[in-house]
Amino acid sequence: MGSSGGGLEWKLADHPKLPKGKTVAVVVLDGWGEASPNQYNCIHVADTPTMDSLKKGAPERWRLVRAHGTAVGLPTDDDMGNSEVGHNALGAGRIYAQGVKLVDIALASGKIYDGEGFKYIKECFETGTLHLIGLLSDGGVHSRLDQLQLLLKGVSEHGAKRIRVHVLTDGRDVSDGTSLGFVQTLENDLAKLHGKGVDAQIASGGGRMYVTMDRYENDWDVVKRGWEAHVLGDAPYKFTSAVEAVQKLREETNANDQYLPPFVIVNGNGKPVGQIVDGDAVVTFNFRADRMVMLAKALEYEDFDKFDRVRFPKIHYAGMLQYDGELKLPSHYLVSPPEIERTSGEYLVHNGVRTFACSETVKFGHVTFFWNGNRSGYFNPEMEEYVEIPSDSGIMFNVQPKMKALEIAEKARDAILGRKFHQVRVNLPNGDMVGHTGDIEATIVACKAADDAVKMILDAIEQVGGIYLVTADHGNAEDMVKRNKKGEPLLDKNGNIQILTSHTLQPVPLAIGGPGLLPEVRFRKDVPDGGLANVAATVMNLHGFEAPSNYEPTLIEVADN
Ligand SMILES: O=C(O)[C@@H](CO)OP(=O)(O)O
Ligand SMILES: [Mn+2]
Ligand SMILES: [Mn+2]
Repeated sequence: MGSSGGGLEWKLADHPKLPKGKTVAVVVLDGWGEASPNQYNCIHVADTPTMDSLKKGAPERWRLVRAHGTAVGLPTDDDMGNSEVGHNALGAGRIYAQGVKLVDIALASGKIYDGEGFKYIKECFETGTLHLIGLLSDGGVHSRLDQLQLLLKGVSEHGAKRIRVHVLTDGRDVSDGTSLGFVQTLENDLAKLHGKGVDAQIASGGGRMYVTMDRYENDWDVVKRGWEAHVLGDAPYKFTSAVEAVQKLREETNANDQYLPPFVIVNGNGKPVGQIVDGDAVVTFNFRADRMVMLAKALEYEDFDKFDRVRFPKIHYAGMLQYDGELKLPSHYLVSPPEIERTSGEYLVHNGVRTFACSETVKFGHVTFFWNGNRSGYFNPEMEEYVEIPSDSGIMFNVQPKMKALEIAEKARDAILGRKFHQVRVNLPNGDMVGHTGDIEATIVACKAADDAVKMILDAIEQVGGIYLVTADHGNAEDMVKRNKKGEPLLDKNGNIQILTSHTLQPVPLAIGGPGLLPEVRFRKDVPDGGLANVAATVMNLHGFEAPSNYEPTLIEVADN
């Protein structure tokens, strides 16, 4: 099984009607959902002629697909979509119970405490401190507060006597300003543990976009700031309580939850209350991989040159999950990740489909690592080329809302016109990354930039007689305001709208076309609930293959007329 399997078991059946050898562009607009047109729908407000024409021009070749909740393996249909589960579904063609759900199950059954990972960290409980590091919110994208609460209860019942929590404030998957409440809740919980004889406190923290949770090596300084605060107990801001830290830093530095500077909690003598030292145990409690991999490397790798760690404590470290299936990182983990295997990318390279994938750094792993089932690297470097355009770093994306959309499109165009690849796959980040800033004006600019990029790619497909498939991984830019149950915008106490920085529950568009697509090809009518997991089989068809029988069904048919 896995990548080692060769020969017949990877051979896909020929599609009875669709030809092979066409160039297929697979375009994923990040954070681009479909919602009713109004002033908070930045996609609607923006000038997006290309995406509009896909919708208007070909009713049998444009549809919506589900991109949230159970359609992508999340616990409930109240869970918004996200890039990890969205790209996993797009690439794997099947719906896997995702990390968040597996952690829910392991905590509910108590099995989490029977596993190898927990036994490993437990070895430190007698003499060391247990450190928990992760995103503090109930967003459910990277972590969930109720899981942290259950874990705290569980570890203390299983013998942890000294616990330190290092919190990354959110404001991205949840509203800005909510971090204070999450920190208060956590402090109350920790105080209750005190009553049970467990010495438990928050020890350090910072905003998720500025401290610790960088991804795809965009900016190691982010992780360095986290290392200094969590491990070394060193940060520019010191407070005696985390509630005070969040309150004061928001007021005094004007930073929002996502970008709070790093802080350390100190005792009355100014000494940090929770440095990480030899003999301690560390758990990173995020279930989602991308924004924990860099910290995991810093915590686990003996040889490490990304920044000066100053000290490299001998600890027992476990991830909530194993974050990278290829690197086997971290080597210890509390819950086994979903076993996403035999993804469409792996099948296609075994069947002679040459693949090019590209995005800019902040989304690069989405069309490679997530697409391939949380596996880094190539399946076959001779058949694949992955190109990363360096993202801007050290700025908020509303400052440069066009991001690298044009550069990504140019790379895709060149790959298409070069005719070396059968599949050219990109992620266009704008709608999502700028949508997360909550800046409506900038998000409108972002949506136009993404639309321009789609146009460039579609023009190239036109030139080579190819096929395109355009879709998105989840919603974001199509709704920038929080709403009540009736769908009306919510106002704050000053009468201003409450900005929605997070993803949404909206479906996403799926469009196919191009001169290489037989005129008889259209969307089937019998898969009305189709979701992102149906896209892989669809793409395999566009390459002239039948999908494996265990894949979610294709969304297209060839009409006989
Ligand atoms: O930025 C991120 O980490 C998430 C939101 O938490 O967004 P996406 O799933 O689109 O990557
Ligand atoms: Mn996304
Ligand atoms: Mn996002």
